[in-house]
Amino acid sequence: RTFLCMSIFTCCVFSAQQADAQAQQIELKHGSHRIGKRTDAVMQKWRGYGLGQFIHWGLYAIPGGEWNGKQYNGAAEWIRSWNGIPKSTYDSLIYKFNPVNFNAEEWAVTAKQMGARYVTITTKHHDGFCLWPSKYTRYTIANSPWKKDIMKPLVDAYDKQGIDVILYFSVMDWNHPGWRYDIKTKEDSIAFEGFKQFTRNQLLELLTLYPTAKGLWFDGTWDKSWIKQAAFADELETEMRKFRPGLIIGSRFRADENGKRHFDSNGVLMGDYEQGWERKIPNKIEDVHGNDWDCVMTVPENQWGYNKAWKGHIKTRNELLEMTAKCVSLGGNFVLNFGPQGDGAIRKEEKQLAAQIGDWMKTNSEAIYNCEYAGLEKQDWGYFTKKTGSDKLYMIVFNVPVSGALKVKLPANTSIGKSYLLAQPAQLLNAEEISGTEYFIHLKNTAAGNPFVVVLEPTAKKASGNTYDKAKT
Ligand SMILES: C[C@@H]1O/C(=N\OC(=O)Nc2ccccc2)[C@@H](O)[C@H](O)[C@@H]1O
Repeated sequence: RTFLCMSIFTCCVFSAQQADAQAQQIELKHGSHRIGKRTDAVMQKWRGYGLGQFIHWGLYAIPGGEWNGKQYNGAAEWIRSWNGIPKSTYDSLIYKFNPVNFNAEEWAVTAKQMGARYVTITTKHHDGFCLWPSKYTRYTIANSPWKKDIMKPLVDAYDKQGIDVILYFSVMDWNHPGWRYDIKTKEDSIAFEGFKQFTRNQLLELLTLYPTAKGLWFDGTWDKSWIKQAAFADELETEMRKFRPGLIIGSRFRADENGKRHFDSNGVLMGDYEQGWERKIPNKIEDVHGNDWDCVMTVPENQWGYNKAWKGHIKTRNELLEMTAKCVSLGGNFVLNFGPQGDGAIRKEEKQLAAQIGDWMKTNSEAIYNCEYAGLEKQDWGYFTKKTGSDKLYMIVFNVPVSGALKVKLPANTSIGKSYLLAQPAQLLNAEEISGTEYFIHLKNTAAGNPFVVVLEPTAKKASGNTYDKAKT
């Protein structure tokens, strides 16, 4: 009887909570479209990219974080906002943009060698300078000494390397007379209406000119002026998706009618994936709420555009590999930023990193590409990934224990069929069962100088039936 009362009580509590949660769901006209995790081919491919490249390039690469010998201590691509350089002086950098060492092929080959499978490229950053010959403003590459479209050769070069292109677009546009941080007056409202049409025109122009682009990466959408455009942005997102079926748009594009961004007022993800992981990585699977996501990361602490003085901590290859492994182990992708110089060349430190990462990926990319969260308890030695559509498990090892034994905890009905180093598949490793669900994978060589991958091929485990190991507490 007690059990029955308890279960009735539990059901009442549960349904009350459920009802309460339902009750808290508010009616939204411009919230998430709640399509859930996309299962179409374009998004499934995106989900499995693993590693990407970000490119921040534009007029800001000319000063490179410095003006008249003085260093700007913010992010180099924000130098126009610094009072150390007059706005008009910055804006006239358009007449100096002549990247004689720009070589789209070289950029794409560098990304290919790194093992990047997608690239996000700035078409227009906050300063409003367009790397394509937009017909909706004069502030474009067409009116620079370079004259020629930059985006077309880049899209073609990356497509040729089999690297999918995502177009970065900053809604905030410091150059456009209609841009406003907030809408306070009638004049603001009239000016911003013109700005909204300009934005729509440029986005449809980009989708028309570069039809192979798989997505749009929106930025500069945090100010009140844009947050107040829930209806317009919602309609524009729908229009772009209709214009380019399969287009990938993240959670940073629009706010709901209550001004909620990334997640609407009911806590539901906006767009196709979470775009909030900028220079930060989730720590546990609960942090990603079952959504698709990627992390975009700078090599220095916070420089996206080229900065002459790479100050502070510059991330090493092993740090970046560990970030990549951690992202994939939690079901996301890792996107590493490159900030090419004003002359169009990629700086040597970035070229070196791309080659070092690529060198590791050559042997180990099987543990990164088309892999997902393995659902296993995190261990100190590193990160688990699981091949999508298969039971194959990968252990990406960064910290070899002094015992040389890598602990693995599996579900009760699973044991280890075989385990081996990805780099030496013929050499089987000894998997010792230390309890019903725990194993030690014994490494033969514990003097690893580089991160490495152990492959686990799990098999079903017949239930042993005995309970000797169940502690009587
Ligand atoms: C990828 C980066 O994206 C940005 N900003 O991202 C943000 O998320 N900014 C932000 C975050 C929280 C509050 C306000 C702005 C840009 O400002 C930056 O230059 C770079 O392009």
